[in-house]
Amino acid sequence: MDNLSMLTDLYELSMANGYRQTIPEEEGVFDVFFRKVPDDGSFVICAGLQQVVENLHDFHFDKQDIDYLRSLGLFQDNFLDYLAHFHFDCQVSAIPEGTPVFSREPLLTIRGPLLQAQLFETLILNIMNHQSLIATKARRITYAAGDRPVMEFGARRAQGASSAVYGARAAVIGGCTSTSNVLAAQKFGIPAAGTMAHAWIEAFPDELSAFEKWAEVYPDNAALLVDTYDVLKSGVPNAIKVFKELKQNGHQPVGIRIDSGDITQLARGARKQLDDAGLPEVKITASNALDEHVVMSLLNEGAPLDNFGIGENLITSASSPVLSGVYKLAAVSEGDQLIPKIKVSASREKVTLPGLKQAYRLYHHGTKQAFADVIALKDEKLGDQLDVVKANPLATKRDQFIKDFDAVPLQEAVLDGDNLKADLPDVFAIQAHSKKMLAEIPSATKRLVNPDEFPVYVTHKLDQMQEQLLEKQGK
Ligand SMILES: Nc1ncnc2c1ncn2[C@@H]1O[C@H](COP(=O)(O)OP(=O)(O)OP(=O)(O)O)[C@@H](O)[C@H]1O
Ligand SMILES: O=P(O)(O)OC[C@H]1O[C@H](OP(=O)(O)OP(=O)(O)O)[C@H](O)[C@@H]1O
Ligand SMILES: O=C(O)c1cccnc1
Repeated sequence: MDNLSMLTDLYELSMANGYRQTIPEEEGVFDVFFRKVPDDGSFVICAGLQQVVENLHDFHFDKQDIDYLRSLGLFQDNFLDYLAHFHFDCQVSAIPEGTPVFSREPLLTIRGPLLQAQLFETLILNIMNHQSLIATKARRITYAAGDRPVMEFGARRAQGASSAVYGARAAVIGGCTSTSNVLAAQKFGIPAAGTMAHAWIEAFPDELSAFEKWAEVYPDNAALLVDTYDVLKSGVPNAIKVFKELKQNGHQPVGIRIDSGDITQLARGARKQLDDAGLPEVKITASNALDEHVVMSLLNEGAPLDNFGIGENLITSASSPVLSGVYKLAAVSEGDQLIPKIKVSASREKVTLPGLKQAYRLYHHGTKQAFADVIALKDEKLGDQLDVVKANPLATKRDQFIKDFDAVPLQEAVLDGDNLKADLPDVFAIQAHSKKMLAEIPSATKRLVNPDEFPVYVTHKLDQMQEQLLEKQGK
């Protein structure tokens, strides 16, 4: 990735320069969290941590950056000098990528010199909001697809190159098995996959010779696009001729792809022809503006599909294209002490959670069945029994008493200055972690339509701290 240190909103630099002139020694704690889940889902799959870490680790300003910033005429020399000799001095802890996470939970917490931590807001949110959005969409789509592989096909429709590449990474975190995007495949060790476009078929005098030529070049990778002219009258019959020939020559035909029309009816007809021709092993791939709802609908109709290729609706999260994760100040230092802070808001929902915190997943004692999360102050001991309050201030019956649970902390230390404190697993290890964590939350939470809410609580201590700070502000 290019050096993205300049990818920031001007006000971050303005504030950082201001801190340098006024409270240069102050430390701050910021949390990343979101309030609303895309597509009315009940959770987000968090993603992007690796790129956050890489960028923070390599945070620096080149001479041309400093010259440009100087040219704005806004910043004092001592601040520009600070940036020119920037040394990352913060501590970062975060919830591992792939974890299903819920509204208000601190996905990432950064603690360090206020003027540094402030500077990272835009970049951290840019990375985490994008990748978490696409991983969340991919989870919905792969959930609908069940155990059928989903290939990510979106590079041509992604909003720019970086969204295509990092979107493909996020798609795998959310459960996709491969990508057609060669750069993403190379960069992240994702299997590169693909078939052919209609152009190949049109380039030859007829469909049969197009298929034959493909099979000559790729005898062991013949996945044929059968909908250029007529799926059932020409595409599939021609594919069958070529597959039979391939088999006679000792090769294994791969499959067909249907990219238009009523996919269920066409797949049924194609499956029958393939089976009747003694080719039950030939797989059927569907594509064409698919999303989780179309996939679900096709499978509910009993469409005999083996896998899916999905582009635009996945790579842009078209039905819900924004994850509004935020980066909020939770505490500042005063000498050796951390002073908790809140953002007061007219909307009770938007009042932030103060202090240095940890989120825990609560499991029924001795099981792997998670039933709630609780956000606590970091130095709080949870004990065997918990008096908690719903994190959503608008919830009715907010108080709850919880016992017989095992609590597992969600955030782990990731960076301490130059030191990397956690493993940064590859995308498929992240995908495996995600599947494991998904298996632990209730199925009603995972359905696509009107999912059950997974309860998120805050401890009484944290709730009281928030109340006291609100009172202090006269609220
Ligand atoms: N059986 C089905 N049930 C629900 N949706 C389907 C079914 N078959 C296809 N679809 C979806 O319906 C939409 C049809 O889109 P559209 O009308 O643009 O396709 P098309 O005209 O068949 O294809 P093209 O324009 O690419 O030739 C696509 O999103 C497709 O995935
Ligand atoms: O529909 P998506 O989920 O984005 O999947 C990728 C699409 O990209 C290709 O289409 P192409 O670019 O040739 O355009 P088309 O929509 O006209 O087929 C392919 O044939 C799929 O239809
Ligand atoms: O390989 C494919 O079939 C493919 C790749 C990108 C977009 N549509 C299809």
